[in-house]
Amino acid sequence: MIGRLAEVDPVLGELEEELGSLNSPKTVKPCTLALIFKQDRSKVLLGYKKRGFGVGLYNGFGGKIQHEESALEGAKRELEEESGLTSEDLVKIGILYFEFESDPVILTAHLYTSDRFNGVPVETEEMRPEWFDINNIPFTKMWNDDKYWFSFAVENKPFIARFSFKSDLKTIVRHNINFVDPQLLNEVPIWYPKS
Ligand SMILES: Nc1ncnc2c1[nH]c(=O)n2[C@H]1C[C@H](O)[C@@H](COP(=O)(O)OP(=O)(O)OP(=O)(O)O)O1
Repeated sequence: MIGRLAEVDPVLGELEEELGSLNSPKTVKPCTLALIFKQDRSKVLLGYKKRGFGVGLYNGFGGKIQHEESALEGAKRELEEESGLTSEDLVKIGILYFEFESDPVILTAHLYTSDRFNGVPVETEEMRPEWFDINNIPFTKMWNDDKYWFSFAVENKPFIARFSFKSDLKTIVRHNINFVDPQLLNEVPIWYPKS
């Protein structure tokens, strides 16, 4: 639903306008990100990225949402492809917008968490899964935005955030985090029609 982000915060409203405006070069690349916890939430499963964008960093499991998929369907598929785990209990907890200097593509990560899953984590061509104690998250080996929002995902506090990176993919020049009603997370569109 276009216009909803502007109601949350003008900084998010600007982004929504840019994504919907015919005159703006900005486009969205919708992705998913899933964090899997042990049932007592004492540990989280992260994957060491072995290739591609974000190589060498620990991350949740996810990737591009395909055109025919919902965000939830994409999150389930990517989780299984990258970790070998399945989960029927993914809960949407956030939306993260990532902008990179001189890049018109805005990555949107639809963030899910679950502490119920099936299977045993397996190493894939792309990711090497590893459990981390919740009090010992390897933030220095993760994307620099993660330390700003990770605890909200752990504590189940729904949020929408926007991060602007320099082209070095490390320096965050601007960031903005808003706690939201969980229902809003499902109302924000995955694709923004140019109008
Ligand atoms: N925390 C954080 N900050 C900034 N950018 C990201 C993150 N986590 C992320 O996953 N990302 C970015 C990096 C990627 O563009 C996407 C997801 O990456 P990847 O798993 O390689 O997926 P894609 O290559 O885009 O798609 P698939 O090929 O896996 O479908 O989000």
